[in-house]
Formats: sequence, structure tokens, C-alpha cells
Amino acid sequence: MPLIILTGLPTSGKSTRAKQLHDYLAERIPGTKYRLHLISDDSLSISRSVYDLSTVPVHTRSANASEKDARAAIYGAVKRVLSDKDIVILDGLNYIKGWRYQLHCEAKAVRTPSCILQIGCSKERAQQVNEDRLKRSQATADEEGADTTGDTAEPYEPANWENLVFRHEEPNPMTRWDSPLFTIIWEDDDEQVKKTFDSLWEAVAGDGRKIIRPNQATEPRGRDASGDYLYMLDRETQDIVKRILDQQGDDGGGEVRVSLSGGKKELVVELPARKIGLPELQRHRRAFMGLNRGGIGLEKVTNMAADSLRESFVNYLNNAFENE
Ligand SMILES: Nc1ncnc2c1ncn2[C@@H]1O[C@H](COP(=O)(O)OP(=O)(O)OP(=O)(O)O)[C@@H](O)[C@H]1O
Repeated sequence: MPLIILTGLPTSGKSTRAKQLHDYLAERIPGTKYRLHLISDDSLSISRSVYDLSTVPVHTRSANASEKDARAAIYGAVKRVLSDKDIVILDGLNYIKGWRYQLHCEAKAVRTPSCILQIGCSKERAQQVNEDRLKRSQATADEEGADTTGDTAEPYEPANWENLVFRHEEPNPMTRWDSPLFTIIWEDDDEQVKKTFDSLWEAVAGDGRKIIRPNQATEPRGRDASGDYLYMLDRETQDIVKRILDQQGDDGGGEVRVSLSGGKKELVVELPARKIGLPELQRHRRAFMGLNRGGIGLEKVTNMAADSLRESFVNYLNNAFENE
């Protein structure tokens, strides 16, 4: 299995469900090949304040160093244990789609499935949980009595909480990296939760699980920390779009060859049997750039050069055209 990525608003009940899933799987795995791991901000001692952009100057907001460091730590922790024999529950906000894409690629690279467990909760209820936490932590600071609720987790500063809600990118089950998608809502009772966990198990560890084959598109890649990464991302993808427009046949279809620097290797884009126009290619390019734009903090994990970017975009396009 297996990487199970939780996602949801801050204070929406993610850890509660992650623990329930952990208990459920702990009962299911004896006698199977699986080992079980639960990774979360708390298990890695990551404070909720790392997500706080309010202390970062506006012009550098996309580059919040502490959040990037936190992501690198989470990524490293997942990578260390993830295999086809290890079930990893990743409890966290996981609110950026590009981040979920990278995790999906990481799983695929070790030939194991990934899935998303979305925790649904209204904004108002989640906010109430955070406000209660804030009050309790204030009362503890003022020594006004011990906490009796059992929820001793750290609250988010209100502006940080609001900002995280604003930045949250809902999973989209139409994309490879956000599927299969399972959803549990706050109100779900034990029976409903068990049903969802049963389906999740079936999809990623049961007989119905897909065979995962790694391909170059899903091999995880980092960013070129030294160069101007965004410039390179733009330039290389533009160049491939141009080659496709130049080389495709009059009626479309066929193969387009894209060489890597120094002619070391040639990549092939397999086009569908129809003419592809600039708007469609630009749409794919923008989607790819959206997924690979900086700011998800994996610079320290690997190094991504122009060649691997080109390779990655070619594979992305081949995946996109594959089903036609
Ligand atoms: N479905 C639920 N029904 C009732 N109470 C719940 C439910 N889910 C969570 N809670 C309560 O809400 C509080 C916050 O839950 P939890 O810590 O799971 O949220 P979280 O999303 O993991 O928070 P954070 O974003 O800080 O990691 C806890 O007191 C928990 O007991």
C-alpha cells in the first residue's frame, strides 16, 4: 500500500481519523506482508507555526523557509520507510496539489499505490475547534485550570488558520495523484468510517489493487536550487510545445522527437491521431508548471536539471495523451 495521504482543513479532525485508520490497519495486517507507519507533524515535532506567513515579508511569501524545511523533513521521513511492504499513513494538511503530486510520484517510483483520504468538515466547525484550543492554551498559560477535553494539541494563530483555509487546494479525483479519493466527514459514525476504510484497503492492498509500474514521469524530481528554476521550467516546456507544433503531421498524430542537451538521449512524444493546437498544449504546459512550480520544499531532496525537466514534461504529455 502504500501511501495514504490525509488532507483537510486545519483542525478538521485529520489526526483523529488517522489514528482510527491506524487502529483499523493494525488489526488487518497481522499475517500479511505489511508493516505500518504513522507520520505526522506531531511525530516529527513540526510546530503549526511553520505554516504562518504573517511574519514573512509579502514579497517573499511563496518562499516560507520554515514550511519548506518542514516539507523536506516530511518527505524524507516518508521516503525512508515507503515500500510495497510498508503502509504509510501521512497525517497532515497536505493542502498543495503539487505536493500531493510529488508524494504520488514517490510512491509510484517504489511501485506501491497511493491514495488520498480527505477529511470533510465545515469551515465553521473546524474554526470552532481551533478557537477552543486557543482558549485552552491561554487558560493553561494563565494557570486557570487543567485541560479536561484531552485535546492538548497546539492551536494555530487565527490569521495562520484563516490563511491555511484560503490556501487549501481541494483534491480532484479526476487527477492521477488525487485518486483513488476517499472521504470521511466529521459526522460519519463508526460504521460509515469502517466502510470507507474497507474500500480503501480493497483499493490499495486487497485483490482489487492496481499493479504499479514506475515511469519517468513519476520518478520524483527536485528543483535546481542554484539556477533560476522558474525560468528554466518556462523555457524548457515552451521549447517542447514549439517542437510539437513544428513537427506534428498535417493531420496530427505521429511521434515528435525531443533531444536532451548534448544529444545524449532522444525523447518521444506520442501524439494522438488528431491535430493538436497551441491552446491545448499551453493548457497542458500550464498544468504541468502548476504542479512543478517552486515552493514545495524538495530542493534538498534531489536536484532537477533542465534535462530531467524536459523528460518529465514529455512523460506528462504522453500520460495525458495515453488514453486517446
Ligand atoms: N468526527 C469528530 N467528531 C467529534 N470530535 C472530533 C471529530 N474529529 C475530531 N474531533 C475533535 O476535534 C479536535 C481536533 O481534532 P484533530 O486533532 O483530529 O484535528 P486535526 O485536523 O488533526 O488538527 P490539526 O490541523 O491541528 O492537526 C479534537 O479534540 C478531536 O477530539
